[in-house]
Amino acid sequence: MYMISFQEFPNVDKINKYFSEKIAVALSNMVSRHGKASLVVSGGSTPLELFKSLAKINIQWSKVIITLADERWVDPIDDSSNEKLVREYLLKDYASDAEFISLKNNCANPFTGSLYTEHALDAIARPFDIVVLGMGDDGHTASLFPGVDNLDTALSMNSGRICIGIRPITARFDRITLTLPALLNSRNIYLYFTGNTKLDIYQRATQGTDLSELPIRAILQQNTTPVHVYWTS
Ligand SMILES: O=C1O[C@H](COP(=O)(O)O)[C@@H](O)[C@H](O)[C@H]1O
Repeated sequence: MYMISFQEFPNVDKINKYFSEKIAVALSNMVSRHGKASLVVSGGSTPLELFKSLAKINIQWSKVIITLADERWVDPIDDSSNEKLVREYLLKDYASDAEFISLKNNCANPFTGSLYTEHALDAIARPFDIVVLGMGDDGHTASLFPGVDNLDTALSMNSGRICIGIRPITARFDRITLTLPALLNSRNIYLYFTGNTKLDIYQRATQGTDLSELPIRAILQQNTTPVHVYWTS
């Protein structure tokens, strides 16, 4: 049986308030228990207001370490950079005290760059405390994109890889993404998306078995890590 819970909200403001408070409480609890906490976030447009709300909550952010589930292989000051969004929306206000680990480095491409990023990510204890994922209209999550030639490696539970380079067919930019085993090595995964188009994709993804068609299936159809889905139309 899969470990999915689905919660519908009246609007995005309600999700952002509820979700930011939930993340803050979970991080605070982990800091009280272990002296530190980790948060893995996604980029794209959906979580920006969530980031703003979260950054305004006063917890011990200096004990929190943040990274991304995926990144476009662009300069971190490029408007398409997920890191840029995190710096502009999340590492602000109280959350400016948090430590951030970048997925991007100076390598020419994410295929070699990912080997160095894996070392950078050693700074974060496992399991991650919280992973926040989004979902694209093509059924990708993080940068696990449909139809890419190395998707099998990205989804393999035995590859030994934490992150790898991806060249999407359905989107711009080479990417770096956390692999499936890295994402699942989390106490809780939250999947946040909005709108009826994505709801249809989500519903299709809870059935069927083709991971290459809808890679989000790999997150939904597993029984090791709880997945909490937050949605509003
Ligand atoms: O390209 C990406 O897309 C997904 C979904 O983004 P959204 O704009 O539709 O919310 C995102 O989760 C991922 O981190 C990002 O790199």
